[in-house]
Amino acid sequence: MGPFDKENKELRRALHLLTSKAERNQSILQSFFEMEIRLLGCNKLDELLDLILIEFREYFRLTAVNLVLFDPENAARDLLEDYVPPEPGHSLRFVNNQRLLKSIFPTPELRAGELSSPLKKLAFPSTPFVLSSALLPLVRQNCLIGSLHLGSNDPGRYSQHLDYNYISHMASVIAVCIENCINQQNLKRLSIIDMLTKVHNRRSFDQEIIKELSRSSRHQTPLSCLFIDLDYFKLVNDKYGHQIGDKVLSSIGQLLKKNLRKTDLIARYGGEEFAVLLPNCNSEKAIEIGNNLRQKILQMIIHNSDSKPFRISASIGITYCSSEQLLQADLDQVAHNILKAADDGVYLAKQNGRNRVEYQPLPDTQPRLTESLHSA
Ligand SMILES: Nc1nc2c(ncn2[C@@H]2O[C@H](COP(=O)(O)OP(=O)(O)OP(=O)(O)O)[C@@H](O)[C@H]2O)c(=O)[nH]1
Repeated sequence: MGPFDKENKELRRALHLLTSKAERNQSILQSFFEMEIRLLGCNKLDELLDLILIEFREYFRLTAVNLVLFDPENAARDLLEDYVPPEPGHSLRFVNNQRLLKSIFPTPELRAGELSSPLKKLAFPSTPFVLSSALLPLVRQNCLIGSLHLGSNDPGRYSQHLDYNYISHMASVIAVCIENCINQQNLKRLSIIDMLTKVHNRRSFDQEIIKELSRSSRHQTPLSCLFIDLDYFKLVNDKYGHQIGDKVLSSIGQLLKKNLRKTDLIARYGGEEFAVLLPNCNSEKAIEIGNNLRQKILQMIIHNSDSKPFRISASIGITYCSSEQLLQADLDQVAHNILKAADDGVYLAKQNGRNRVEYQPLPDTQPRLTESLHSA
């Protein structure tokens, strides 16, 4: 074997190594690129979080993925009411101030490598098997909006001596995506949700009732409607002040959400009046639900500004629309009749002494129920 043969053999080996490395880099780059497209394709915060907290783990072969979000006004938490993260309270945490973020990032720069024990507790509070990690600051407009922690049980996976341009780039994309999802969803939410009570506003209810009626008509299912009007609410404002009045309204919103199904539509229909649509619910069940809510409201203890407890009651009007009544009916007219009948029910309940439930049939459709349905 001549000297050229030997040199060529070495060159070929070096070339093979370089080609393999280039191919590996290309494949890593491709996987980042594909993930970036998926991140940018997320329209909703819960989808985005599932992608980051669940899919990242498998896709990038990680031991743990933790995310901390700076959420001083509960904007993200409000949007994620029903979201359950993979490890509640650990994989996803919300902070109201910058303390935790500043402890992790004295300067807002990526930190890679082995973690000190205190830093590990901050970044991965529930995963002891992380031996190396990349901690990514999520920055928007010079503000730390969060922190993403990628952890591996391989001590050599992340090192402070390696270059992490791609991961840093992905962190920027994630920060933009999180901010976009929150802003877009919040904008939509602002237009349909009453901010004091966190239930739908009247405009949204008026739109949704038509959709719900058309759904019930298609599926041939009945539908009930409740109007809930707080009793002597003016007195609450006069006696305890407007702020306590607001607190009562907000607590009623929470109470309704807690005690009704996810599929029920709850709205603040007027100042101290709430409307509830109960899809696929007959009149007997609606009356039972109405009485249950009336009792729950009566049992609710509210504290005034001197921490003195007081209670409030509600008058509830109920109406019901059978699937037959929906057949070939003008839905706008049915909606109008439903709202009117439920409102008449409230009027009757007020007339009959308040803290009552009264049923009112839809006009010209059902025999009027004269019996009072109040139960103390
Ligand atoms: N704190 C607070 N009060 C409100 C809000 N919207 C309406 N109100 C008050 O709700 C009260 C409603 O009073 P009324 O319509 O007289 O009814 P009521 O005192 O509940 O009496 P009845 O319905 O007859 O039992 C008024 O004092 C309004 O100012 C609100 O957003 N916050």
